[in-house]
Amino acid sequence: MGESGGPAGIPGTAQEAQGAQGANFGAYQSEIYLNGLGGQLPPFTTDLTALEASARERLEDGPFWYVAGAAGSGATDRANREAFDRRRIVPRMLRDATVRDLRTTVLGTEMPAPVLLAPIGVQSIVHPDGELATARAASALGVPMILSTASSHTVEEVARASGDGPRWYQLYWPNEDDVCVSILRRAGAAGFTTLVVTLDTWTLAWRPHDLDLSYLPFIRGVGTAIPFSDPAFRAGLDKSPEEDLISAVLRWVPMFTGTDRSWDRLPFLRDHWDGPIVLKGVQHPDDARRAADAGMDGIVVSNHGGRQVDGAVASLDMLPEIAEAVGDRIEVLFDSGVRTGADVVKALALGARAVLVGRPFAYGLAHGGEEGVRHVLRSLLADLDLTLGLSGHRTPSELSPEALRHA
Ligand SMILES: Cc1cc2nc3c(=O)[nH]c(=O)nc-3n(C[C@H](O)[C@H](O)[C@H](O)COP(=O)(O)O)c2cc1C
Ligand SMILES: O=C(O)C(=O)c1ccccc1
Repeated sequence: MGESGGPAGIPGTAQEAQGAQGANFGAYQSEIYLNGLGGQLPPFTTDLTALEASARERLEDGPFWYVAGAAGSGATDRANREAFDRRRIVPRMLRDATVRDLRTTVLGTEMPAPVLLAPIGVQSIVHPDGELATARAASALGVPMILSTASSHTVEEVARASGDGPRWYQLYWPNEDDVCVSILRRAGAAGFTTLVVTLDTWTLAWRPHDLDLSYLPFIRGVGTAIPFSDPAFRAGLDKSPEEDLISAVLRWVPMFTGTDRSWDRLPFLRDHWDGPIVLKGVQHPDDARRAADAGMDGIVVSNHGGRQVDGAVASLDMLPEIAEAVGDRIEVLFDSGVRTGADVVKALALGARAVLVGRPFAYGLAHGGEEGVRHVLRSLLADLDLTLGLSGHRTPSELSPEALRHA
């Protein structure tokens, strides 16, 4: 694994020593300075909190609001950020954190840092290469990408683009069992190992930006993907999605907005998936306990980036209670609002084993396809590496709530 696409290590620095261990993310900072001396600037900003504003200038209204938008008034989207801002890191000195090791293993997947790419549907909306570009960028760094059911490219194409990188698959759980089984079988056959089942989006929420533009993401580029390319799904259509897209959409939407899902149905997924299963969208400690009781392997503490229940609690505010509730019975991942290295440090300190990052990489994709995603990932990992070290920690496992204070 390690620093594909990056410098071999800047001579004479701690990063060079670290290169031997395979992390070496801080070297991206040195690379940027050195390239700058040669007149070459980074492809776009290294400030990931500024990407939304620059994406606004690059994308049409529909695509921009599809990514940037949130449910209702945007209260929960804002709350996610405010929850990070309310917590501050307390740096510790003279603890020899000059050489860091960010590597971790989550459910058997080795990763160079505790960061994954969140599942984002229909990525061709922001760049024609869509999920293929994201898969290539993630694979170059060894960072797991979680492929959405609503991908604009087929699971087989994305698998090929991932090369030898890790493969995680996100399921929107269709309420027709034969379609569900067919999708799972196909993802498994394509080499996906870990299943992430999203629970919080069994229907799309009230999203005024998309509504005002009549922008329904499903019909903007899922034509060739699962489920539209799935034999069991197509078997239920009179005409193929290529001939009659609207009818295909009208079959798909109610299929994943059905009501036939409950905790009792989790064994069905277990029966049809040969690997770890993670439930995404957990916000209450009781649901987290239930996931553990049901024999699930992990959860993602997430409110879908504030895109589902407007007025819902900030995801970060629920993390400590949930981590406490499940202890080490299951792996606890986190998302919603992660933008910087400091945010990752805060989420890890509050009990997450790793975080998922969503919109920032979608903006990277919009800015520059594969290279754009790679730049966003390298920036985030370098920032994380430096922030972890400068606050006095050598590894993510050294973090605990004691590293933080309330603002
Ligand atoms: C444009 C967009 C599309 C998304 N599509 C999916 C999806 O297909 N499946 C899923 O589980 N989550 C989806 N999500 C939610 C993300 O996986 C993740 O929970 C969220 O983006 C995290 O918040 P952040 O964007 O603030 O990092 C989507 C999010 C965005 C912004
Ligand atoms: O927009 C979303 O948040 C999302 O989850 C989704 C679901 C289906 C298609 C595209 C995106």
